[in-house]
Amino acid sequence: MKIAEVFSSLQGEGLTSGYPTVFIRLAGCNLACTYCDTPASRTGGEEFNVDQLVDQVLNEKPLYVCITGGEPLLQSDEVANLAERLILAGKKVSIETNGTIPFDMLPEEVSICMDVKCPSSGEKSNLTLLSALKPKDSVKFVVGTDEDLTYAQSVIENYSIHAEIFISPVYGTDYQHIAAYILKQNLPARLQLQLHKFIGMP
Ligand SMILES: C[S@@+](CC[C@H](N)C(=O)[O-])C[C@H]1O[C@@H](n2cnc3c(N)ncnc32)[C@H](O)[C@@H]1O
Ligand SMILES: Nc1nc2[nH]cc(C(=O)O)c2c(=O)[nH]1
Ligand code: SF4
Ligand SMILES: [Mg+2]
Repeated sequence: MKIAEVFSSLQGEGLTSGYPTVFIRLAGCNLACTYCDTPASRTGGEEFNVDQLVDQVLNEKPLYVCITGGEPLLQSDEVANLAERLILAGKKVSIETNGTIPFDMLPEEVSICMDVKCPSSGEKSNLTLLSALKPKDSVKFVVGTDEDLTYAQSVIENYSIHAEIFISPVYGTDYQHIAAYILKQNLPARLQLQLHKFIGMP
C-alpha cells in the first residue's frame, strides 16, 4: 500500500473527535479540492504491506484508528483487508473518504465518514452513495462560501441520509457566519471545527 504517514494524535474531526487516535494516511488522490490541507499526500507515498501497517498500528496505544489520505479508497481492497485485521485486533476503525468511490467492500464495523464536496472545492461527490450510509456513519460538508451552505442544505433536504451530518468550515473561514446559518436554517447538522488545528497537533 502507498502510505503518506502514520501518526498518533487526538482525533480532530467527526464522531470520535477528541479521542487519541492512530492515523494511517494513504497516498494518492483522484480529486484536487481547492482547500485541501494535505496536498503532499495526493501523490508519492512509501510502500508498506498490510502486515507491516498492522504491526505499526498495534505498537501504538490508541483504541481508535482513522484511515485517511489522500483518498484511501483508491486502494480499497487493501484498505478492507487492513481494516479487518485491525478490527480483529480490537481496534475501532473509521475511514475518511471523498464520496467518489463505493465503500461496500469495507467491513460492517468500519465507521465511514463520507465527504460531500461542495461547489467551492471545485469537485463533486457521487450523491447516490449517501443511501449506503448507516447510523454508525457520518456525512461531512466542508463549506467555505454561501453557495456551499445552500448546496449542503439542498442535499440534506433532498436526500435521505441515515448518518450523522457534520458541517465543517474550511479552516480560517468565517465560523460565526456559518454557525449563524446552521442556527437560522435549523439544519439537522452538527457544526465541527478541526480541533487539532486549534491545539497545534498534527
Ligand atoms: C484530507 S481529506 C482526506 C480524506 C478524503 N480525501 C476526503 O477528502 O474526505 C480529510 C478531511 O479533511 C477535510 N479538509 C481538507 N482540507 C481542509 C481544510 N482546509 N479545511 C477544512 N477541512 C479540510 C476534507 O474535506 C476531509 O473531510
Ligand atoms: N488530528 C487530526 N484529526 C483528523 N481527522 C481527520 C483527519 C484527516 O486528515 O483525514 C485528521 C488529521 O489530519 N488530524
Ligand atoms: S479529496 Fe481529500 S485528499 Fe483529495 S484533494 Fe480533496 S480534501 Fe484533499
Ligand atoms: Mg487532516
